[in-house]
Amino acid sequence: MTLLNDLQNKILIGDGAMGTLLYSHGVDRCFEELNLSKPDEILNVHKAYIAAGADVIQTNTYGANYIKLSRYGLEDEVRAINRTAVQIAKKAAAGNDTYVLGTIGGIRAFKKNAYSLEDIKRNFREQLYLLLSEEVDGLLLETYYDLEEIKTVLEIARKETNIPIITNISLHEIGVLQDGTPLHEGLSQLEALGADVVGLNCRLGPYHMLSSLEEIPLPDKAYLSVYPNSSLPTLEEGRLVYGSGEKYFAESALAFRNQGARLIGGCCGTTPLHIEAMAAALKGLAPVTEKKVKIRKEEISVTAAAERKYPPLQEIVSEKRSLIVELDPPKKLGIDKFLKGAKALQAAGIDALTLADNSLASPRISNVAVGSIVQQTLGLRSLIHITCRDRNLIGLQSHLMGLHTLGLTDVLAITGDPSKIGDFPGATSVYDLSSFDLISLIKQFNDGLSYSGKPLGEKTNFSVAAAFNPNVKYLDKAVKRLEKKIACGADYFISQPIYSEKQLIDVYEETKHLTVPIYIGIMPLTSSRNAEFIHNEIPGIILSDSIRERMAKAGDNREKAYQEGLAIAKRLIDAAFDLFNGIYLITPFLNYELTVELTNYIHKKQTEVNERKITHV
Ligand SMILES: Cc1cc2nc3c(=O)[nH]c(=O)nc-3n(C[C@H](O)[C@H](O)[C@H](O)COP(=O)(O)OP(=O)(O)OC[C@H]3O[C@@H](n4cnc5c(N)ncnc54)[C@H](O)[C@@H]3O)c2cc1C
Ligand code: MET
Ligand SMILES: [Zn+2]
Repeated sequence: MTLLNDLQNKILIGDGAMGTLLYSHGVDRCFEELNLSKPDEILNVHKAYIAAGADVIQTNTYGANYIKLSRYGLEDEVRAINRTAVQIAKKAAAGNDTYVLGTIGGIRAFKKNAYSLEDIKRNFREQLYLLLSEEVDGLLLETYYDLEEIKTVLEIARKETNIPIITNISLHEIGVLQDGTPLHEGLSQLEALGADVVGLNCRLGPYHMLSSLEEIPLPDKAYLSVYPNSSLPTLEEGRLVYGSGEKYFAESALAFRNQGARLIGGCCGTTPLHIEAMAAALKGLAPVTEKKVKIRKEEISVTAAAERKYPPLQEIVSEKRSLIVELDPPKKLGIDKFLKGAKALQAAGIDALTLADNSLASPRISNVAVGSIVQQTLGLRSLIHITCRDRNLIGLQSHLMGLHTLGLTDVLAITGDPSKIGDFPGATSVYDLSSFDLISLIKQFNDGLSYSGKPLGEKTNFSVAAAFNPNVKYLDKAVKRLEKKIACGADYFISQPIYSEKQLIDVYEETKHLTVPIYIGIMPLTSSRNAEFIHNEIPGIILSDSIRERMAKAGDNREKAYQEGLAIAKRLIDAAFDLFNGIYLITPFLNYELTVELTNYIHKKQTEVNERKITHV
């Protein structure tokens, strides 16, 4: 008999978890390495599943590939670990009519960009070759969150072998894959690429998997498989623990059978006891050949975006002079001085106040809190910076929903300074998303969809700025990043401060082909020490000798330094004026008098230009 012949008219029982079972025995290291150092322990797990009633077991090779083993310094052992794994599983299966599947686990979790398809293909081919050369009875590709990844590796495997291939994907939520593809579409695509068995494993327990299977028809050619976790996990004293509930698991197995599943096993948290209970419940039952598919209730339709309170800055700056000013939330509690500054800048006539997100990776009062106060109480538009450093994918999405709810529709999407440079160098820098990903995510919110493609119920109406750092060795490379950011959906750019007239011209020349506008950064210097700090310690920024000399001459005289800083900034504004409509002033250390004065200067200059135009007419 072969596995596929058996599946034609039988339900086959799979095995349960390997990893979490070993973990519950106290193993807290690379599970696959045990094939070499403790083969008997692995043999005993296989034997326990066979004794429990498993018709199909899987090799202990879930993470036995170059990418995953190299995390343990075991990349040179790929060959030995895979070959031994098959030998151990075959030894356990001998004389038992048990099929041995060679397992290859997915690499990408939700971070699509973490591994290129080329890396994944290379990694997969090596493991595939080893498992095939040991003559497994079938392949089990399991725990794939990324549809693109599993389709890619399935195509490789299908070309290489005729043995049965089982493809199990892991769901994002009921009936939906991570990229928003409905489950039935995902499974059909796998079937079309030649998978013999298609189904689900891991991440979710019986409840979610059953609800998902209820929505999918029986595949035309392939069979259905399901390997749920025993439950959702909880954390107990730092360890992930799954619920037991063998009886519940066995009842669920009956329901899976009614939904057409023919290969039923268990994933994380399951034990030989789960498999035993399930095998007993399914004993003597034939697979179903017909089913009624549950039609999913229509998702709540996505309503159009609410009216924006302010026109998007990219529209304003494309047409005329526009001025935005950064005034960072205070590092200490109390916002009196901050609010005074915001009011003064509003009175001076700016288009938006930009608020950094814990700039230089040091905690400040939340920019959402102060930005919301500014926008709601003063009626001044707040532009909220969002870094990828402080929030994971959950936090970022919640943050965006919160901003939308508060009517804060102007955002700047940035990677963020690394926490290493801030007040808490040991703090985690999350970076679940890159700035490119964050821009795309916000634009996806504007389409009414979350990261996974799940409808948000409403469309957001964010206008998305991206950062431009021209203070780099190769400006052309920085411009390439801008092009990529535009492709992701950036509406306009805001630049780091520029300190030389020549640089302004270079930047203009290198960026004039871009399809979105730029706000050019100008930050007044406050003292010679400030100038020396910026010149010597901020990577990429080079102040000219003459600027440093002018600031040095002012010495410790605060008033003189203030005036010099202003004069230098005005020179830069003069240089930027005809090249760029957008000017972004950065207020140093809450010294808003400086940016108020520069705002007045810009308005005066603009009025003169306008008057001159009128005279010419
Ligand atoms: C207008 C503006 C506002 C900012 N506000 C904040 C803030 O509120 N909070 C905060 O923490 N930080 C802030 N920053 C700093 C910013 O997050 C970091 O400087 C970041 O490294 C550069 O901007 P980004 O996030 O868009 O980087 P990205 O373009 O996403 O670049 C990320 C990383 O890629 C690398 N890189 C980028 N360009 C190049 C290049 N040309 N060549 C080689 N490598 C490159 C760098 O390592 C860089 O850090 C701001 C920067 C700007 C310009
Ligand atoms: N089947 C493998 C195991 O049980 C993979 C589980 S999903 C992380 O260890
Ligand atoms: Zn699992």
